[in-house]
Amino acid sequence: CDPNTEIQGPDKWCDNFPIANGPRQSPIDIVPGAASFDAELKPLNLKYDPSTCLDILNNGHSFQVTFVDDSDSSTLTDGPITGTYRLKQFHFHWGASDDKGSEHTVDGTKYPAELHLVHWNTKYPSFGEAASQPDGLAVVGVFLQIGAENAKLQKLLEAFDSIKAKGKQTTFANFDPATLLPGSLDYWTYLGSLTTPPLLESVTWIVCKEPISVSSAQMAKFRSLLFSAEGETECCMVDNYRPPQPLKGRPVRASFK
Ligand SMILES: O=S(=O)(O)/C=C/c1cc(Br)ccc1O
Ligand SMILES: [Zn+2]
Repeated sequence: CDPNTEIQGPDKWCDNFPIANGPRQSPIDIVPGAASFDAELKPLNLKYDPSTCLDILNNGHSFQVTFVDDSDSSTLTDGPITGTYRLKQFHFHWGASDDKGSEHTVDGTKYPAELHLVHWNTKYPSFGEAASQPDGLAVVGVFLQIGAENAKLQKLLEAFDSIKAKGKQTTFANFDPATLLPGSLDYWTYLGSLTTPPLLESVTWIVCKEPISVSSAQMAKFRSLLFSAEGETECCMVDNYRPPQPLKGRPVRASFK
């Protein structure tokens, strides 16, 4: 079951979402040599409250952990943004094999997976409202590279049996997403979009330079999830990444030298 034929793959999104060919689409290939160090960029200030963790869901194109976002309990401030952005959810993108899977690439290098922590600007009343504004969202991206088993991922992987099929959801409490962040929060930043339909051009992307580790065995667990719902022909959830999109003249800034 090839998801790029069975379901609307990235090449066909422009049919229903013409913004797919817009001026600030994501992901992109990050070329460190072409990024400009900006001394005015502040360090990221991520303050997450594990008690705001709500549930884990297979939404048919990834699995996501959703957070209570009715107060400033889990927030992103500073970095390239102004104001306060609230954590809404995090999810991952990965490949069918360890040689691909990330959405952003670095000098053309693909990582086996990429974590996205999705935040929305509290100057707007809700995620939905924010998602339609040019400064509405801020997504922190973290690359995963094959190495030692990452114990911080285990709690997520243990929940997979309960969310194997599309639409399955289960309670998921007291998870601290800060445990998934790399030691260094050096980052690249640029203006882009959601990487899945509706591809809205409302995201300030913040991509960490340092990856976190994941073992090959743990990646195999990611690939045991299904795009398909119960009762449908089983279709493994793999290659749920959009390839890099044209930069179209956008500057990419680095928070580090
Ligand atoms: O892969 S991302 O660009 O982080 C997509 C994020 C995203 C988050 C929500 Br919440 C809803 C739709 C979306 O497409
Ligand atoms: Zn994503």
